[in-house]
Amino acid sequence: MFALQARALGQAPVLAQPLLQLARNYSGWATVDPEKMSGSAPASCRNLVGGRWVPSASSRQLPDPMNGEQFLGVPHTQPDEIGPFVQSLRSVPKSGLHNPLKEPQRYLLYGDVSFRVAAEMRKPEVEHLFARLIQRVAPKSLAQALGEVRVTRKFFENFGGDQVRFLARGFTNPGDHPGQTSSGTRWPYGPVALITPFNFPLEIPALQLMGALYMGNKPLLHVDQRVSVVAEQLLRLLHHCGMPTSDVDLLHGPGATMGEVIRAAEPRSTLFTGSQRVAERLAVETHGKVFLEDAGFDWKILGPDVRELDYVAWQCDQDAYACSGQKCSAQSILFAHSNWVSAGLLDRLAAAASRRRLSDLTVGPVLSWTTGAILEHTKKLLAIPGAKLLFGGKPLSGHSIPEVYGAVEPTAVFVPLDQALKAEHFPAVTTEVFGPFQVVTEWRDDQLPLVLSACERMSHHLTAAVVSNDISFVQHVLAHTVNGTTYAGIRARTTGAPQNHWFGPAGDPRGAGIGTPEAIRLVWSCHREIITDFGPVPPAASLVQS
Ligand SMILES: NC(=O)c1ccc[n+]([C@@H]2O[C@H](COP(=O)([O-])OP(=O)(O)OC[C@H]3O[C@@H](n4cnc5c(N)ncnc54)[C@H](O)[C@@H]3O)[C@@H](O)[C@H]2O)c1
Repeated sequence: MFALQARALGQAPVLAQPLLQLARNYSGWATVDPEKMSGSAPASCRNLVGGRWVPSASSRQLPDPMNGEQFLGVPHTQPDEIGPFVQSLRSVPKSGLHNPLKEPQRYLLYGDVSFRVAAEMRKPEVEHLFARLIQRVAPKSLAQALGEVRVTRKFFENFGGDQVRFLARGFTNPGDHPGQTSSGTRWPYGPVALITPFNFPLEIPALQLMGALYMGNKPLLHVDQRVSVVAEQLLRLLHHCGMPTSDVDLLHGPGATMGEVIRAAEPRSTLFTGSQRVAERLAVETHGKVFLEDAGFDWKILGPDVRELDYVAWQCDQDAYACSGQKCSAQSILFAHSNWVSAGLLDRLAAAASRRRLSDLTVGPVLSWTTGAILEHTKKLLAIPGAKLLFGGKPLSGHSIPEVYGAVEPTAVFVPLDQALKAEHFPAVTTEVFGPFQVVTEWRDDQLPLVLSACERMSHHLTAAVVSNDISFVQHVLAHTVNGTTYAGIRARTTGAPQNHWFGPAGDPRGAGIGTPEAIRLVWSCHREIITDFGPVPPAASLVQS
């Protein structure tokens, strides 16, 4: 924590001795040291294609999100350099690298690789490496960064041993006559693409990448250039743990270059996690061969039954502002029943938000919205009749976060429900601000239909929370809404994408999932029915034409 405080103040990091020792012992596979990356000693990355680590013609020097120093050089791969990536994908058969009938031993190989990766990640120095590397490129509190590493480790633990083989489990049905059987199998797509954003630099690439590999595909991985150093270290760890080096390609660089590879190589399927804008573009460019995890405008409804006030206020603060609101599952709008408002929920929420500090990264840089853009959006919402600033609405002070990134206090704008629903206000009220920002509104007993109509009119349905222990209320809300990951009960939250439950949107046939066996099977394999019919054949005299 001491090191974090020093960095937040723009000083050279000073480490407590035990952490220093941990950070120097990365078993030989890591090529960056998150404690040392700095303007005077920048880290660097390489592309991976056809089993070889290679540079690109030019590199992009990225600013440290905490102080603007150019601390990381990343291949700035251009469209005229994509040939090897295209060729690598094109060389993969549609039947994949393995399938239930081809090289089934590779299912076991990946069970073994997963077991070893999990064991490595359990080592304190490896956990520390990934947590600190995440913090350096996508600043978040140590607890949040460690949480990301631990979810990833547990995912690998879940798929050790025979669990990869079991992912490809099929079924059989008896046929119509002797010798005939039909069997449903999970088949790979073969060459696939995987594109992930900046906010979970380890967890999202790791969980989706492994799903792709487990099911027999060869993925080309592209992660947002600002954080792709983390995925590169993951791949180096996977190689160390026995993954064949040619099983995955990694393309660092601008998203547009990845778009060019997809156009030229035509992967059989693409999993995209990121903004709605790029998602819709890829859907058109791939002729629909995509699975999408895109924008999250996530709602929480506080029901009429007030209880556990402190806990619910704490959870509201966590959901809206942890990771500086840069979770796709972050609480974007809070529908608070007036009983909660009368009980003082909003004051407690304000008090919790006010305890967030840059020094421990409980609030920090915003990577995809500038300060100006967030404050402009705040102003726009405050112009709605009856709207008011509950707290925040100011830039962070006393920092050296570069201007390309945002730095604002945790912010909440209250908008009256009837105004929020008006056609002229609804699009602005339901715009996803990927930062420490939320809209709050209040509803009375007779206004539940209005709340549900707001949920119905939203365009994306990722996460949601129904905070109530009133079973009738909860069932009514659940029955009339669709969000893919919905928490219900007094402890309901909007955030939480662990390895033990499905996470993904609903209400869109392109919607993907992440993490669980069901998500992996859905996204990374298709159904193939094989009907075996070996005879005996009936006598010729019995054959009738029809
Ligand atoms: N639904 C989910 O599970 C989930 C998870 C995390 C983030 N998100 C969403 O991601 C968004 C935040 O990320 P962002 O705004 O940085 O996303 P973004 O769409 O700008 O970038 C995401 C990825 O797409 C790549 N990319 C950009 N243009 C491309 C192109 N033309 N072709 C191919 N790839 C391209 C980028 O390099 C990056 O790797 C938010 O909307 C958030 O809700 C969703």
